[in-house]
Amino acid sequence: MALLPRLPSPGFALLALAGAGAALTALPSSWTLAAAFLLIGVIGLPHGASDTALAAPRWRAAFGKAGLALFLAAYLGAALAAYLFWVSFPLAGLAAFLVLSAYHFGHDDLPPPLRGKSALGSPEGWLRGTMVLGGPAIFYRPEVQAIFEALLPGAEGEGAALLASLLQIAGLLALPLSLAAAVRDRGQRSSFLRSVICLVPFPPLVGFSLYFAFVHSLHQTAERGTRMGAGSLRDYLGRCWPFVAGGVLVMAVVGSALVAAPERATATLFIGLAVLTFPHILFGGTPRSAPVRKDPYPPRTLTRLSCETP
Ligand SMILES: CC1=C(/C=C/C(C)=C/C=C/C(C)=C/C=O)C(C)(C)CCC1
Repeated sequence: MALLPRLPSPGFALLALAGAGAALTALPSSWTLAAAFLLIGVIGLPHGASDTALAAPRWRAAFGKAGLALFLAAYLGAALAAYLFWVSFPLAGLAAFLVLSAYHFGHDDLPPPLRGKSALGSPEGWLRGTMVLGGPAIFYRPEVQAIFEALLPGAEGEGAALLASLLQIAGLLALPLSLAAAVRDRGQRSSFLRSVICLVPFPPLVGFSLYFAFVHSLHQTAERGTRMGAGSLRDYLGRCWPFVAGGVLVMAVVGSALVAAPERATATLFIGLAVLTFPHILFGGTPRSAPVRKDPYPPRTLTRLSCETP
């Protein structure tokens, strides 16, 4: 049974994303920010909540009874380290976050055979991730720079223009190259088209939150559910409920920080995301060695999964 409902057709998904992008862009900016927060939090949260359920068996196998406690300590320690690094070295922290995120999105969005076997991933994965992060800067370079300036206090803000330009160049190079890869390889096509329709035409916050919710997170929730052997979304959420609950708590904290200091909203949203996602990228990533199907992304489905239940 599919974990998430199937869509009528791939074309429907593209139209729905384009419609949602246009609607969110037309909203007043505080509403766009609230929508981005909800999309990232509500639809994005469940995919990260399974990090522990997926990793704990490996940690238990390696460290016995202490495995779960060690995993949680490492996970929270990584979140704290990400926060401390970001506040001490904001520019280096942001640059590192962008590189790690390119790795994470690019590899997790591709069919498993294209993810590479080594920890460094594959050229296809890096190309796709570079397209995901560089895409918004192609037409919205000033907006991307403004977001970076909001993330970088004081003198570090001067690095925002350089980072935005580098992302724009990276996007301009990666878009045609990933298009060529998607034309060559049918398995990459639908996630490529969905990513482009979100990330290239719409302003960065709208595009990124749509991509993050409806391309990256939904697909990862479905893939992870299958790896865990969950039969339905309810079953999946039930197996990771303490972490869903923890995530809701973090959302409540970030949400109240957004309301209390709306002028710092973008910084709060992205710094919160960076702190949460560093351990997710480090410890929650999809194991490269998991068994896979031959044709993991049949074109008519959003949720047919890319791996067999182990
Ligand atoms: C700040 C910023 C961007 C980057 C966001 C990133 C890098 C988010 C990463 C989230 C992760 C890794 C979540 C994992 O589950 C964009 C999109 C370039 C647009 C401009 C502003």
